[in-house]
Amino acid sequence: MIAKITAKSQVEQLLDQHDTWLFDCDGVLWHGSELLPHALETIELLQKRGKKLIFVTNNSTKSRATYRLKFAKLGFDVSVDDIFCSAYSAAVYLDKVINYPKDKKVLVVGEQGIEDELSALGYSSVMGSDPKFRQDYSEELSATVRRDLEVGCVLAGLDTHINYYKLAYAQAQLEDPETLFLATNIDSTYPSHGRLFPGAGTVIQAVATASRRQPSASLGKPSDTMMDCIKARFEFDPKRAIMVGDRLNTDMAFGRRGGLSTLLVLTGVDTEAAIADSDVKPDFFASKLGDLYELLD
Ligand SMILES: O=C(O)[C@H](O)[C@H](O)COP(=O)(O)O
Ligand SMILES: [Mg+2]
Repeated sequence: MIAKITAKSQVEQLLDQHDTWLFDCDGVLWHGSELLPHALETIELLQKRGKKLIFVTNNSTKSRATYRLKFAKLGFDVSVDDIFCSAYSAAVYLDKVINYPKDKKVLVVGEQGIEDELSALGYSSVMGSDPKFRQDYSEELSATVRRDLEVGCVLAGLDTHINYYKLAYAQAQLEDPETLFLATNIDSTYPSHGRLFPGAGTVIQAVATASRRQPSASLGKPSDTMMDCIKARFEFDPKRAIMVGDRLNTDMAFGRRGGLSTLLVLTGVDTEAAIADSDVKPDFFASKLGDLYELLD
């Protein structure tokens, strides 16, 4: 039976039963740069209660270091070591899981976050946030689309500056079946300003359609790579840990696969009605994260 959190006693029980709290970000803590109601107060309350908080976002547009600045700007006291993003888990996958050679480049369909996390592990990337690729397509430009022999991998994620030239360039790299095609995450939509926008999955499927190839791996939630990154840094008992998120097929699936409890909040992508149709059911759900703070008040 999935319990909706509506009473103080339920919140106290969640606090008693869980020492480690993993939080998704977009749609749970904020929409873009707008804090969700009492999200900050809830995080501060858990910190005061001595809970271990870990932040796990599929958003690959920022590095962990840049995310820490966003957290600080919004009033959160969070260490960069407690932040995990899909750009980081993708860089770790290249470095530690497949030992991608450092003398090969990565073509990035995405933003600065991916470039920064790749560079931190010694990889050089092309395209990404390079202004040279942020221009209107033209016949002259089409002549520059070519296979870059130094590129051995296309890594795609959320790119709010996507355009035809970038898609054509990524497609050209993927003509070689030896070139790896990886995704930072699968999220089809991105919650911002109270509505849904196209997410990383939308961008990635545009590249997939053009290249007639699907990514061989997606490195954000619910992938094991992301959980392995966290467990490599923190020892915690999954039975006394809980994953709080807004998306059933990433956050709740991630928590379930990791053996954690799961709490779905309805301030992002998924609704209460979506739970009934979902293969992955949360253990708990709440209208918003801030309910935990408000119910204890
Ligand atoms: O499109 C995306 O990349 C995602 O919707 C978005 O960034 C998810 O971030 P999260 O909810 O995992 O913080
Ligand atoms: Mg989210």
